[in-house]
Amino acid sequence: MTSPPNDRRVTPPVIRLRGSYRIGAEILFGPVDITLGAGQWTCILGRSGVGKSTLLRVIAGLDCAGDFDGSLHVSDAVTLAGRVSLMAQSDLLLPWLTVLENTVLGAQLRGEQPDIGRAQRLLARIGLRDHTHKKPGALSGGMRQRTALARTLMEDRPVALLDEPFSALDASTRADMQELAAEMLQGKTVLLVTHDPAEAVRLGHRIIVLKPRGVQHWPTPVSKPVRDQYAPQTIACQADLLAHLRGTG
Ligand SMILES: Nc1ncnc2c1ncn2[C@@H]1O[C@H](COP(=O)(O)OP(=O)(O)OP(=O)(O)O)[C@@H](O)[C@H]1O
Repeated sequence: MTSPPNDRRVTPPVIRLRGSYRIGAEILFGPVDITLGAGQWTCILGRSGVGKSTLLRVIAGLDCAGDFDGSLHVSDAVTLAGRVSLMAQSDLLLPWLTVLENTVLGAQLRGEQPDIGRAQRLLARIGLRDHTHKKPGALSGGMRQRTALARTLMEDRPVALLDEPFSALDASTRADMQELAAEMLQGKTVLLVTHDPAEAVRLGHRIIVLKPRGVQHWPTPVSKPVRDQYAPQTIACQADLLAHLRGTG
C-alpha cells in the first residue's frame, strides 16, 4: 500500500477482512468475511472470548496473542495507519494527566498544537465540564469511560474502532453518549464491539454475530440509525437477536 495523500486521509474507506485467526494450534475464529461499509456503523456481537476485541485489533494493525491468516482490503488501497481512532476496552488514561490533558493526548504525542477549545466543548457535551481538571484516580468508572470516548472523538479519524465504549455508563447517559457518538462519527467507517443487542440494533447499519466457525449477518430494521428504541421493529429485532445469542432463537 502507498502512503496516504491528504484527501484520502479524511475519506472513510470500505474495509474488508477475510480469513481465520489462530492462537497456537487452535483456531479462535474463522473463516470470516466481514465488510465494514464506508460511512456506516458495523456492530459486532458474540459470546465472551470468541475474539471480538482480537478482530478489532487485527483491523487496527495491533499486536495480538495469535496470528491472523487472511487479508485486509481497504477500498482506496491506502494504509489504515494514521487513519484510525481506537477506543479500547480498558480506558488507557494516563493517571498523571487531567481529563483535559488526556483528551488532547493524541495531538500532544504527535507534537501538534492541541485544540483546547474544541476539547473543552466536547467535554462539556460529554457531561464532564466540571471535571476537566481532575485526574483519572478521582473519577468514577463511567467518567473515565467518557473521558476515553472524548479522546477518541477528538481524533476525528475516518475510521473509528470502538470496543464496548458505553459499557460502564448508566442507561440514561449511555443513550446520550450513543447519540453523541453517532452524530460525531457520522459519515465515518465505524466498528462497534458490543454485548448489548439493544445498542447494536439502535446504532448498527449492519449487525454481525461472531462465532468460532464464522460470522452470521443479522438483518436490521429498514429504518436508519440512530433508531427509535421504542419502535416495534426495533424492539422485535433486539428481542430476536437476544434470543439468538442465548441459543433459543
Ligand atoms: N495476550 C493473550 N495471550 C493469550 N491469549 C489471549 C491473549 N489475549 C487474548 N487471548 C485470548 O483470545 C481470546 C479472544 O479474546 P478477545 O478479548 O478477543 O475476546 P472477546 O470476544 O473480545 O471477549 P469479551 O467479550 O470477553 O471482551 C480469548 O480466549 C483470550 O483468552
